[in-house]
Amino acid sequence: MKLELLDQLRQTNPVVLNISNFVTVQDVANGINAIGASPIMSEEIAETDEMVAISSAVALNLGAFSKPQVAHILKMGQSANANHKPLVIDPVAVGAISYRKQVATDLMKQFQVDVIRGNAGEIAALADVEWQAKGIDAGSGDQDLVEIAKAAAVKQQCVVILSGETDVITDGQKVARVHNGTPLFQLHVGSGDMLSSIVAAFCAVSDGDYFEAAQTACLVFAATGELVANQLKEERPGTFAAQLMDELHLVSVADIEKIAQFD
Ligand SMILES: Nc1ncnc2c1ncn2[C@@H]1O[C@H](COP(=O)(O)OP(=O)(O)OP(=O)(O)O)[C@@H](O)[C@H]1O
Ligand SMILES: Cc1ncsc1CCO
Ligand SMILES: [Mg+2]
Repeated sequence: MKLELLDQLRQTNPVVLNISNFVTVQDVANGINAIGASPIMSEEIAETDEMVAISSAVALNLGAFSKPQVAHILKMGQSANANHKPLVIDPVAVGAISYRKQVATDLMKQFQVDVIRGNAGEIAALADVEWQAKGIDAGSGDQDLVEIAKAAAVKQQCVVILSGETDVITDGQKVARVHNGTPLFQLHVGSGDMLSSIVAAFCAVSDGDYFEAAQTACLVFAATGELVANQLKEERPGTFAAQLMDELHLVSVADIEKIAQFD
C-alpha cells in the first residue's frame, strides 16, 4: 500500500483518457477531476493516437458499446500499448451477457491490459469460473473470491481487482485485500466505473507498479465512501453520490490512514 500516491496524483494532475459508457460518463469525469486528476473522454477513432499521446493513462469501459465503438476501443488499447501508457479495462456485465464476454476476451487478445477491474460476476466470467452474475451486478456464487481473482490474473497476465464488500487485488501471485467501503456504493450506479478510472489515475503516477497503484486506488475510493456513509444517518443514495464527489476532493492521506483496513 502506498498512500503517498494520492498526494503525488494531486501534485501531478495526470490526464486520464477514457472510453466511457453513456450511462455514467459524467460521474466518471467528475470522479477523476475531484480526486485530482484530469479527465478526457473520446468518441472518435480518428483522434486516438493524438489522445493517447497527451494522456498518462487510459481506461476502457465496456459498459455499452456498439460495433464501431469496439473498433475504437481496440485502436485505443493498441495505441496505449505502443505508447507505453498504463491500460485499465472495466468488463461491465461480461458475466451476464455472453456476447460481451466474447468481445472483451477478443479485445484482450489484441492488446495487453495492465489492470482489469470488475465485480465478482465479471471477474468469475473472465476466469471461466461458475457464477450467477446479474446484469451489471455481482450476483452470487460460492467459489473463493481470491482464487477467482488469481485465476483471472493468471489468464490475462495482469493485475486484477475483484471489487465488492472486500476488494481483492492480485497479480496472480501476490494478494491484497481492502476491507473498507459501504453498501451505499451499490445504490449509486457507476461507482464501479468511477473506481476503474481512478485506478487508471493512480497507475499514471505509479512508476509501473500497477499492483501497488491498484491497491492504493481501492483503499482511497472505498475509505472515502465509508467516510461519507459515516456522516449519513440513513440510506440516501443521492446525498451519498454528491458527498462522495466532495469527499474525493477533500479527503487526505491522514483521514484514510485513520480508518484503513487492509491486509
Ligand atoms: N457491500 C459492499 N460493502 C462495502 N463496499 C462495497 C460493497 N459493494 C461494493 N463496494 C465498493 O463499491 C465500489 C464499487 O465496486 P462494485 O463492486 O460495486 O462495482 P460494480 O459492481 O462494477 O459497480 P457499478 O455497477 O456501479 O459499475 C468499490 O469501492 C467497492 O469496494
Ligand atoms: C446501467 C448500465 N448499463 C450499461 S453500463 C451501465 C452503468 C454501469 O456500468
Ligand atoms: Mg461495473
